[in-house]
Amino acid sequence: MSLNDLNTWQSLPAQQQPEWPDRAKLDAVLGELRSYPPLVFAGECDQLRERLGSVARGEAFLLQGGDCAETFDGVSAEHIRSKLKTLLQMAVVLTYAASVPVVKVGRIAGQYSKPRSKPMETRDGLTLPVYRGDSVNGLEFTPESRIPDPERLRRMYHASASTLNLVRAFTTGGYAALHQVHAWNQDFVRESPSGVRYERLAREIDQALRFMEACGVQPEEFKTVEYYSSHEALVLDYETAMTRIDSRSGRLYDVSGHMVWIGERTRQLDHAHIEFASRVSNPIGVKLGPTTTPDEALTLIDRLDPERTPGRLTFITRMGAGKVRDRLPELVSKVTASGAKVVWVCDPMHGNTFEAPSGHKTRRFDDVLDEVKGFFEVHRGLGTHPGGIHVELTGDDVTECVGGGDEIFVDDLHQRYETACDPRLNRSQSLDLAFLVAEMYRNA
Ligand SMILES: O=C[C@H](O)[C@H](O)COP(=O)(O)O
Ligand SMILES: C=C(OP(=O)(O)O)C(=O)O
Repeated sequence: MSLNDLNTWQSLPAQQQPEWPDRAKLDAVLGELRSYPPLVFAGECDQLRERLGSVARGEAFLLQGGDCAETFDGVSAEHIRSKLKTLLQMAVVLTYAASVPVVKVGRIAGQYSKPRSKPMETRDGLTLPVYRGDSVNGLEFTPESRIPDPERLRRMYHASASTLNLVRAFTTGGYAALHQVHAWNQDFVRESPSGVRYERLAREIDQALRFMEACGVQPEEFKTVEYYSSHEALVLDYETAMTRIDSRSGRLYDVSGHMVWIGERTRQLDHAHIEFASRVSNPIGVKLGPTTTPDEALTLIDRLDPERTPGRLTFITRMGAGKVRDRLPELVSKVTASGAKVVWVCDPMHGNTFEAPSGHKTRRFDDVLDEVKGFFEVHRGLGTHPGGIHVELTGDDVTECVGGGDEIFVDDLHQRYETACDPRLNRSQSLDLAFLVAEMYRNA
C-alpha cells in the first residue's frame, strides 16, 4: 500500500465537507498535519480490533461513549476526568453483570466534526451557515465565527493530543484502579435519588472484590485500564492527512484515533467516506439508521471487511425506540446468514431526538432505555450477541436529556444545557443506564 492508494476517494462525491474559503491555507495546514507524529500507534488499533473480535464472537461487550461534539474549550483536566470517570464506572457495573470483559472506547480525543441536517440556520431573521464542529467553524452565531477556518484542523490535532495524553495518564497511572472506580459507584448508590435501586448490585460487586482480595488476587488489570479513542471520520482531508503507512505491515492506518466510524449521513456505498474507510486498517464503525436495507448492510461488509476479520467492522444501529423491534431483526438475520461476524452495537441516542417546546433538542431517558431493551430483545430472539452500547454522555450534571432517576423535566432543560450539538446523558443518567442495562443482562 502507498499513500497514493488513499486518494481514490477524491474523485467521488463526499457529503458534509466544509466549504473552505481559502484552499492555499487548507493545503498548508494539511501539509503540516502530514508531518506531525501519529496520535495513536497502529499496533494499538490492531489490539482494539482483536478486542472487538471477541465482541463479535459474543465473548465481550463494547461500551463506547462520550460527547456528541468535543470542543476546544472543553479540553480541561476537569472535563476529561469526569467523562472518563463516568465511563469507567459504567464499565465496572457492566463487566460484573455481563461477566465478560468490557471493551472501553471513548467518543474522545477527535470527536470535533459534526454532520448536520441543514447547511444553514436562521435566528431572529439572520441566516448563517450551521456549526459543523470545532474542527471547522465556531459555535458562536456570528458571520465571522461560522466561516470554516483550516487553522481549526491544526487545533483539532493538538486538542486530541492533549486529551489523549491525559487519558493515557489517568488510565495507567492509578487513577482508574478498580477499587477506586467501585468506590465512586458506591458514592453514586448512596447519594443519588435513583441509586438505592442498585444497592443490591453494588453490594454484590463489593463482596466479589473483597473475596478476590481475601484470596490475594491483585492482577495488573485491577490497576490499569485499556482505553481506546474513537470519532466520526467526517472531514476527509483531515483523516487523509493523518493516515500513515505502518512500518511493520506496510498497511495504511488512520492514526488520528484507534477506531473511526462513518455516520448515517455519509455511508452511501459509492461515495467518498466508505471508499476512504475501505483503505485504512483501523477498526471501522458504520452507523445504520432505520432506512438501511439488508442489501446495503451486506454490501458494506463486502466493501469494508472483504476478508471477514472479526472486529474489523462494527454496525452501530440507531433505529429509534419505536422502530428497533421492527427494523433490526431482518438486518441482523440476513447479515448472520451471510456468515459475516460483525459487532452489533446499539446507539439509542440518534433515533430518539425531538425538540422540546422551549426549542431545545432533547431525548427522553425512557426512549433511550427502551431502544436498548428492544436491541437486546431482537438479539436474544435471534440467538445473536447484543455486542454493546454507543452513547452520547458527559460526566457533568447537565440538563440536556429529560427523565432519569434523578428526573429532569422539559422545563429544566435551560438550566445547564451546554452541549455544542446534540443532548447528552448527564452523569447520573449515564450511571442509571449502566445499572439498568446490567439488570437486563441478569434478567435475560
Ligand atoms: O450528532 C449528530 C448530528 O450532528 C446531529 O444529530 C445533526 O443535528 P441537526 O439535525 O441539528 O443538524
Ligand atoms: C452524527 C452522529 O450520529 P449519526 O450519524 O448516527 O446521525 C453521531 O454519532 O455523532
